This record gives sequence, C-alpha cells and structure tokens, in this order.
Amino acid sequence: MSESAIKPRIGIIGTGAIGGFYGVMLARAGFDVHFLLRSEFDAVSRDGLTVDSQVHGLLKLDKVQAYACAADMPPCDWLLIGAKTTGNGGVASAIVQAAAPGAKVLLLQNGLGVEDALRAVLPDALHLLGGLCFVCVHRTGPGQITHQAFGAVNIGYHSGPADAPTRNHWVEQGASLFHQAGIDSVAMDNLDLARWQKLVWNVPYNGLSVLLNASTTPLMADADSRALIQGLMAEVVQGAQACGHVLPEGYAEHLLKVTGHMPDYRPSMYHDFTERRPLELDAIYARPLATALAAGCDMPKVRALYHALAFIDRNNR
Ligand SMILES: NC(=O)C1=CN([C@@H]2O[C@H](COP(=O)(O)OP(=O)(O)OC[C@H]3O[C@@H](n4cnc5c(N)ncnc54)[C@H](OP(=O)(O)O)[C@@H]3O)[C@@H](O)[C@H]2O)C=CC1
Ligand SMILES: CC(C)(CO)C(=O)C(=O)O
Repeated sequence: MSESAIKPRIGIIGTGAIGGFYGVMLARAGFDVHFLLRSEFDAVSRDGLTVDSQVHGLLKLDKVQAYACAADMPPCDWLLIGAKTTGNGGVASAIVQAAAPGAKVLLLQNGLGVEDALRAVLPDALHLLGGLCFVCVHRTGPGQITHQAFGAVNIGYHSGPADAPTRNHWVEQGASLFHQAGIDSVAMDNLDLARWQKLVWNVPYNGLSVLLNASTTPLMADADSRALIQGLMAEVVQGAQACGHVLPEGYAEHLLKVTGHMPDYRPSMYHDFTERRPLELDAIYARPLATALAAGCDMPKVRALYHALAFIDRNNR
C-alpha cells in the first residue's frame, strides 16, 4: 500500500461502463480513485461521471481525478482494468506506468485466457488477478453510465510473486474493496473454471444479440432463439467439462431462469457492434473453441456463431 494512504489507492485503466461504474462506487466509499480515460477525457474532466442506477439511484462524481496519460497518474496499489479485451495490447504500458511497486492488477473482463496474454508483457513483480463482473451496465454518453442490474465481482488470483497464503490475502483484500463500496464479491479458487462458467452466459447472449439484433427479452421469448441459446449453453458446458471443470448441476437452466427475470438487456458486444468497435471475439469465442478442441471437444454451434460474428465484425469497421 502506498505509505500515505490509509486505504489502497485505486487506478481505473479504461473508464467505460465497467471502469466508470466500479470507480464511482469505490470513490463514493471514500477510496482515492484515479481514472485513465481516452476519448472521454475532456468531457469527464469537465462534467464528471454520472451513474444512473436502477439499484442505487442517481450517483454523481463531480470532481473526477481524470488522466489522459497513465504516466501522470500517481502510483496505484490496485489497478482495475476496464478496457475491452480487444485493447489489451494498448493497456499493458499504461498498467506499468500507473502501478505502485507490487501492485495488484485486476482484469475486469469477460472471456477465456485473458490474463495469459497480458501476463506475458507485465513485470514479474506485479500481481495479476481476474475479476468476473456480474453486472448490467452500459455507456449512454461521455461520462454517462446506466446501471440496470446486479453488481458482484468475483475474484481469483492468476499469477505473480505470491505464495498460496499471500495470494489468498490479496484476493480477500480485493473482495474487501468491493464490500466497502456495497458490492458483493467472493473469492474464487479456480479462475479458469469461473471464466468457463461466465462463458455459459456470454457465448449465447453476446453473440446472438448482435446476430439477431435483439436484447434479452425478445431472445428469451421466441422459441427459436431460446432453442439456440440452450444449444449454445449446452456446448459451453460440455467444453468446460472436457477441460476438466465441473460446473454446478443445472447451471445452464439456472442462467436461463435468471435471465428471464432480468431487465431487458443488451450485452456489451451489442453496444460494440452498434458503435462500430471491434467485437471481443477472440476472448469469448476463438479461445474457448481452441481450448475445448485441444481437450477433444468440438462445439459446432459455437463455431458457427463465431464465424458469423467474425464476418459481421469485419464488415462493420
Ligand atoms: N458492460 C457490462 O455490463 C459488462 C462488461 N463486461 C466486460 O467488461 C469489459 C469492459 O466492458 P465495458 O465497460 O462494457 O466496455 P466500454 O466500451 O464501455 O469501456 C471500455 C473503456 O476502456 C477505454 N479504453 C480502452 N483502451 C484504452 C486505453 N488504451 N487507454 C485508456 N482507455 C482505454 C475505452 O475508451 P474509448 O471510449 O476511448 O474507447 C472505454 O472507455 C469487457 O471485457 C466486457 O466484456 C463484463 C460484465 C458485464
Ligand atoms: C451475465 C451478465 C449479463 C450479468 O451477470 C453479465 O455480467 C454480462 O453481460 O457479461
């Protein structure tokens, strides 16, 4: 921890929907939070960040410690990465510039193996952790975030210079940051399993929202799209099993039920498509497909969805 800080100093690398939401919640809980921005730097420096939350009400952070350049940030004890996985090449140098010695880097991203690529370019002294966000947030304008539902961040240690007890300590500290901000967070022993588990939701809904131009309510209401969702979910569960992960019994059915009760929601991939940003196809489709195949499990429905999305993505930019 930086010596002058009573609480760990937190840096947000990529202040979009996820980075903005959790950053605002942590700042409101009294943490010293510093936000790295790109296209929205001017607007957020001037007008602050607003979270219009259907859970917590209207949250406003008027004076944002905003930066356009990571080298200007003070050394941060925890760095929360809110950039899309498609931008991870560009965030590595920002992490190095904003990290205090021995900093904890928490990757708040969807997909499989996202820590592996980043680990390869991070200094050994940094701790790398994965955070699975169960939340429905999206940007509606510069510095404007809408929060529709949920919020939990589940955390697992990926790699770094810590023995087993120290790993647990850092995971617990990460969870405690979120608890202090009123957000649920549990420690996960097996990050890979947790990532597969999250994919059971993201593989069908993220991709189908783009392919069928639909949010969750119509996707759930229509018998054909619901059958597609179920077929995709079943394959991801099989893929996870082939890789040695035992998912809770009835997990896919549980997710269907939860989604049926969620507010009508457009996943982040839908927003990337409409804003003509690159889709997170590598992390959410290509890597799970390759990993499952290497373990002897083909996922033909997932593969077909991936190829359709790759076509759409190439023609969208
Ligand atoms: N939205 C959600 O509800 C959920 C999202 N996730 C996952 O969280 C991750 C983030 O998603 P989300 O918040 O929706 O994405 P957004 O597109 O809303 O936010 C990404 C932010 O990162 C910024 N950024 C990217 N690269 C850099 C860089 N090099 N330097 C500074 N800023 C950078 C972008 O800036 P710019 O505006 O300039 O592009 C943008 O503000 C994804 O992996 C997603 O799958 C997981 C669970 C739920
Ligand atoms: C599954 C969901 C909608 C909420 O748990 C989510 O976290 C996501 O969009 O990735």
